Amino acid sequence: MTTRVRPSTKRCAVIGGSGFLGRHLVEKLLDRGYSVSVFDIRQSYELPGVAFHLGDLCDKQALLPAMKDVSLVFHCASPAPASDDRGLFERVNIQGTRIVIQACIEAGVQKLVLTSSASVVFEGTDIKNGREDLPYAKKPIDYYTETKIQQEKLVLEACDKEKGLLTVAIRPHGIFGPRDPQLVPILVDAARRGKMKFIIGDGTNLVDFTFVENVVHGHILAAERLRPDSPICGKPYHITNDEPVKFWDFMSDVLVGLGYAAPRYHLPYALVYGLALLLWLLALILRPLVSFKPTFTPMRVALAGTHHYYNCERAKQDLGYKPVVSLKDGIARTVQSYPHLRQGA
Ligand SMILES: NC(=O)C1=CN([C@@H]2O[C@H](COP(=O)(O)OP(=O)(O)OC[C@H]3O[C@@H](n4cnc5c(N)ncnc54)[C@H](O)[C@@H]3O)[C@@H](O)[C@H]2O)C=CC1
Ligand SMILES: CC(C)=CCC[C@@H](C)[C@H]1CC[C@H]2C3=C(CC[C@]12C)[C@@]1(C)CCC(=O)C[C@@H]1CC3
Repeated sequence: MTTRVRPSTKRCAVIGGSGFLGRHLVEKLLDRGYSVSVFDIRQSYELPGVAFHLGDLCDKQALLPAMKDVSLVFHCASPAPASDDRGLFERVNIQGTRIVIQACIEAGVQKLVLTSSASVVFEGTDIKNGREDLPYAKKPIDYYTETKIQQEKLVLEACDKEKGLLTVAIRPHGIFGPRDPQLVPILVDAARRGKMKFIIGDGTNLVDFTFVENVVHGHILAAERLRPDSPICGKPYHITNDEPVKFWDFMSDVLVGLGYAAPRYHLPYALVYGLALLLWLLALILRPLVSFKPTFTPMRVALAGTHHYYNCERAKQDLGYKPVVSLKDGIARTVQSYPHLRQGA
């Protein structure tokens, strides 16, 4: 008779664990007594108690050793939204996620928690207090969003109590915090090049920005509540700071905190969007001859000039979620963590 050894419930793997969110997740999991394997195409740090497995998640044979004796997998790997490479997004977010699911089933993993995105319902127009039952975007604003939609569908459809794999998707929005490679560095770069003088639109549009530790908290709650009899199986959950803020107030707080001037002059939304569209088309046409990446893309202009904030009541009810760090404290901790990006540094 063969006895199947049940993997320890405190052993988990984080795919994308070298990234911004992934590393914060790994640190919190260690704090909570989990032992952690990281799977990533790169190793960005070392930590006692963390086993790194380097490889591409599209390669099942490379993935399987990272899932050995693991009961819980977090999948938070994705190419960066700015890469704008359709082939790469399709390969990693869609085909790669299929492979992650197959590997989980083969390795006997019981729970898979996906980092999805609240943007899966965003089409570039206002979303106010959006709930999880909003339909997926029919016209996603970019390839990143298009493939995040397919990825989420794949993971949620893979939830199968009979086969023994339970899945759930966390949809964060506007993650920020120490070590974020995108939001603050892009913003500071724009400020240093004199491009942060303008407010797109009237500046009153509300947006969710979510401190990274709240996102981590949502992931861990979901993982720990994911059981065959729980209502969360196969569902998506918005995780935000639950404090929608004016997009341009948030930008100003970060910029002023780092010693830069806040944007002051208003530009009409339609004009900037039209210009961004023209630039994007120009970049596409000229791609064979010259390569240039405009700072303001149609996607960024849409994010900067519309309302997009989400309701996280479902996470509160089903997961017992409540943000653990307020927006004010999150901004202060973020600003402090970037001394090298301060004005004059
Ligand atoms: N940063 C944000 O504001 C938001 C992020 N998300 C999602 O959160 C997740 C984590 O995002 P971040 O930490 O911001 O990104 P990140 O770029 O810092 O981390 C992603 C990690 O995935 C790894 N990776 C990429 N392709 C891989 C592959 N083929 N095989 C193995 N590893 C691979 C990268 O090396 C990187 O370490 C992503 O799924 C993203 O879509 C969702 C909503 C908002
Ligand atoms: C809420 C949310 C999803 C935020 C995360 C995305 C951010 C990384 C970008 C979204 C809008 C971007 C943006 C700029 C910088 C990066 C973002 C904050 C600019 C301020 C860059 C300089 C400009 O010319 C205007 C851009 C507006 C939008």
